[in-house]
Amino acid sequence: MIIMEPSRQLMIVGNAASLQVTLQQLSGYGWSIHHANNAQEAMKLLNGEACKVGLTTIVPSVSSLPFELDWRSGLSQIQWVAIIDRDALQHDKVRDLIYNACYAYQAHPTDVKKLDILLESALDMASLHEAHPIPTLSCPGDEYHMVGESPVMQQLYRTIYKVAAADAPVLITGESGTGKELTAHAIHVHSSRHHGPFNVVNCGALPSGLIQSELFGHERGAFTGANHRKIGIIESSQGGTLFLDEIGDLPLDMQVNLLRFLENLKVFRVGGLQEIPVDVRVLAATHIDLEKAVDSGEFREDLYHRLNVLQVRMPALRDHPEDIEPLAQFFFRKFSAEKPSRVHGFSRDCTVVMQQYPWPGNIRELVNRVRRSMVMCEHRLITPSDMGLERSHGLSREADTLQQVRDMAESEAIRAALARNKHKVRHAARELGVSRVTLYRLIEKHRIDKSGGADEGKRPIHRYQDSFNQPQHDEGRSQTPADQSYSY
Ligand SMILES: Nc1ncnc2c1ncn2[C@@H]1O[C@H](COP(=O)(O)OP(=O)(O)OP(=O)(O)O)[C@@H](O)[C@H]1O
Repeated sequence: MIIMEPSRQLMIVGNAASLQVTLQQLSGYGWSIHHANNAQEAMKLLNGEACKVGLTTIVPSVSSLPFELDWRSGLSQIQWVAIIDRDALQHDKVRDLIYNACYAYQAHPTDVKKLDILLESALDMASLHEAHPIPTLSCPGDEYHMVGESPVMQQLYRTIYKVAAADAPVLITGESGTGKELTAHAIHVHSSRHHGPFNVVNCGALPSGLIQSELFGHERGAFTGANHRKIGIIESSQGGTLFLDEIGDLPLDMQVNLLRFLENLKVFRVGGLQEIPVDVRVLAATHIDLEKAVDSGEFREDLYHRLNVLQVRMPALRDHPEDIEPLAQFFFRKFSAEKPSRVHGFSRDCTVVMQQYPWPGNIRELVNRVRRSMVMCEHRLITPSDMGLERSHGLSREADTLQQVRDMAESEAIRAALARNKHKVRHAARELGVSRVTLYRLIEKHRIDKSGGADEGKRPIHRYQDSFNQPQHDEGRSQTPADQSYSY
C-alpha cells in the first residue's frame, strides 16, 4: 500500500489529455493530482491545497502556453516541470518559457521514474522559495563582487540564496564567462559552510596522470616520486565547499571515483589503507550540455543525476543587456583604481556599440575588452575602436541582400558557438547540429581565423571586427573569443 505524503500535491493546469497515462503512473508514486482549468482555479488550489509543484505540457503554439502570463502574477511560486517534445526546443519561445518559468523539463517519451525524482527535487526547491527575498548579492571591494540589477540578475540572486540554504550538490550551467565561478562562491558564502574553505578545481586542467592523487591525495611511497603524504583537494575542503569547474572534462574513470565519493562521502588516498570521511558540499559547473554528453556516453548518467540535485542556470550577457553599461563602468573604476589612468570613461558611441554587440564571450569578454581599451585609448574617452568593436566597413544596412543577411547570421552563429565552446570545433559542431567537416568548411567560407576574429579585408560580411592584434592583459582563466585559437 502506498502511503500518501501530504506534500506530494501536484498541480496540472489546462488540457491534461496527453498526460493521462503519466498522471496515473505518478499517482502510483504517491502524487496527489489536482487539476485546474485556468489560472484562477490554479490560484485557489495554490492556497487551498498547498500545491507547490506543477506539471505542464509545452508545445510550440501560443494557445498551448496557458500559464505563460499568469505565472507572473502569482503562479511563479509553483515550481513547474514541463513535458515537451524534444523538437519544441527549436522554438525560441519555448526555450525562453522553460528558462524563465520552469524548474526543469523532461522530453518525450516520459520516464516516470525520473519524472518522480524531478518532481521531488522541485518540491525541495519550492520549500526554499521564501527563504531569502533580498535580490542583491553585494560585496563591494571583494574579487567576487557581483554586478547587475536587471530582473534576470535579481532572479539569479534569489536562486543563489535558495540553493545556498540547502546542503545538496548544485550543478551550475551556462555559457563560458557568464559568472559560474562567482555564483559558486556566492552559494558558498551564503551557506552554513561559509566558515569552511572554498576550493576550486578546474577538471579540464588537471594533468591526466595526477588527477586521482590531486583529488583524493596519496600516502608516502604510493608511487615513484611520492616522497610525502599528500592531502587531496577533496579532503582539504573538509567543512567547506568544493567547486568542480568544467566537470564535463573529467575523464570517465575519474567520474566513477567521484560518484563513489559522492555516494559515501569518504575518500581513499592513493596507497592508503582506510577510508577517510569528508564533510564537503560539492558544486559543479559546465558550459557544455551534460545531457547530450550523457546521451553520447561521454558523461556518466548516474553522476549527472547525483550532481544535478539543484541547478542554477547562468544567463548569457546578451539576455540582460541592461547590465552591460554598469558592468563596464564597474570594471573601468576597478582598473582605474589599480593603475591611475588619464582616461575618463566611455564615449557615448562606445556605450551604444557595447549595447548592440552580442558578447559571445559574455562578462569575461567584457572585462578583457574594458581592460585593454584603457591601455589602447589615446584620448579622454574610450571609443568603440579602443574596445575592438568597430563596425565593419563593408556593412551598410540598406545594401544588405537576403544572401548577405543569411551569411552574416551564419557567420555570427558559428563565431558565438565557437566562443561558447572554448573554440573546440567538435563541441561547437555538435551544438550547431552540423558535422565537424561541415563546420570546418563554414569556418573556411567565412574566413573565421585562428585568432577568433575574421581575416580583415578578406571577410565579406561581419558586423564587428576585432582590432586587437595582441592581448595586453588577460582577466580570468580563459581567453576571450578575440584571442583564443581553436582546438581541433
Ligand atoms: N555579475 C558579475 N559581476 C561582476 N563580474 C562578473 C560577473 N559575472 C562574471 N564576472 C567576471 O567575469 C569573469 C568570468 O567569470 P567566471 O570565471 O565566474 O565565469 P565562468 O562562467 O565560470 O567562466 P568559464 O565557463 O570560462 O569557467 C570573471 O572575471 C568574473 O569576475
